[in-house]
Amino acid sequence: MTEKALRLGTRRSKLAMAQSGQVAQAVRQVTGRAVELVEITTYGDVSREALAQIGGTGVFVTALRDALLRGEVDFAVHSLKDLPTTQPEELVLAAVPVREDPRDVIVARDALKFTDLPRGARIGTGSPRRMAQLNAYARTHGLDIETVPIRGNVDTRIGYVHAGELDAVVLAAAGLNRIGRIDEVTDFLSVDTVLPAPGQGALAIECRAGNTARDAALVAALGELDDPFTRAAVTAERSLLAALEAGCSAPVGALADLLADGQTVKEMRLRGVVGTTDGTRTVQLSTTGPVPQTHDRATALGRELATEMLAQGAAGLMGERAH
Ligand SMILES: NCc1[nH]cc(CCC(=O)O)c1CC(=O)O
Repeated sequence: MTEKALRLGTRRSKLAMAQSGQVAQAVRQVTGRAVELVEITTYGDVSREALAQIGGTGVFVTALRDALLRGEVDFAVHSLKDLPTTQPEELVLAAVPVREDPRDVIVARDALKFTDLPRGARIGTGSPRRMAQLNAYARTHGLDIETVPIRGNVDTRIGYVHAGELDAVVLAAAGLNRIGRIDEVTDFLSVDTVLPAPGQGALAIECRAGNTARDAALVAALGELDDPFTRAAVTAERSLLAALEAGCSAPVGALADLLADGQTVKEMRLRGVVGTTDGTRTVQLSTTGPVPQTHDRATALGRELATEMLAQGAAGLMGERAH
């Protein structure tokens, strides 16, 4: 008997289709099986206004997860940074593939770099995390910029710059890479200036936990695409976010990376930041330890840093909690 094609549930957006398409190709390679994309349309895809009302990007994740639980699709691909830190027990992150460039970037008019933006420049971002860190940098380095809240997909956001409405917009390098628009970046922001969102640049491949033999076989097969270092890093970053009791729209940046001595990986460093969106107050800390070899160790690393950040007043800088 020939096996049926694996069904990959995906949103219809350009970014979702691009990353699902790339993962589908990798899954065909490791499993030797056919993979078909099944488009899941949500209310949030149809109406932009509806999106804010029905609770932000979490609705997309929920729609894909519902399709998984109903057995309509076999697996789904999410941007890890959009995934809530709570994991439904019927589902499992079967793989976290190698992370792409985690940095934020700007797309500015006239090929401008961030630090060359003129006085009064208007820089668009809907992210409290990006606002907080850009404004903090501007304050301490004598830059005079105004962060302007914007919404919309990548095309819409870059459109504000081409239309002359904004001097620059901030986006994630990984998203632009995946949709083939990385050439439009005018400046890659150092992570010393702007720490990315927890999980930024990484994907999560989610499927049903192995309650049936078929599901268990799929969990194992998708596991081939897992990168243990990326998984340890994003587990620590997301644990930090969870321990701060912050959601994906909170002004929290986090990045775990490996410190190497030549070719030998020595330790993992985890950096975290929380700040008010006006950039007046930030708590930024870092910790370094052995590369966590288990999920529990990676989780502990994030929790420990969060405890230190909370002791320095991080909770007071986060404003309203996102749930
Ligand atoms: N919040 C939207 C979002 N979710 C995932 C990405 C792409 C980057 C990634 O996968 O980490 C983006 C776009 C952006 O922030 O520019």
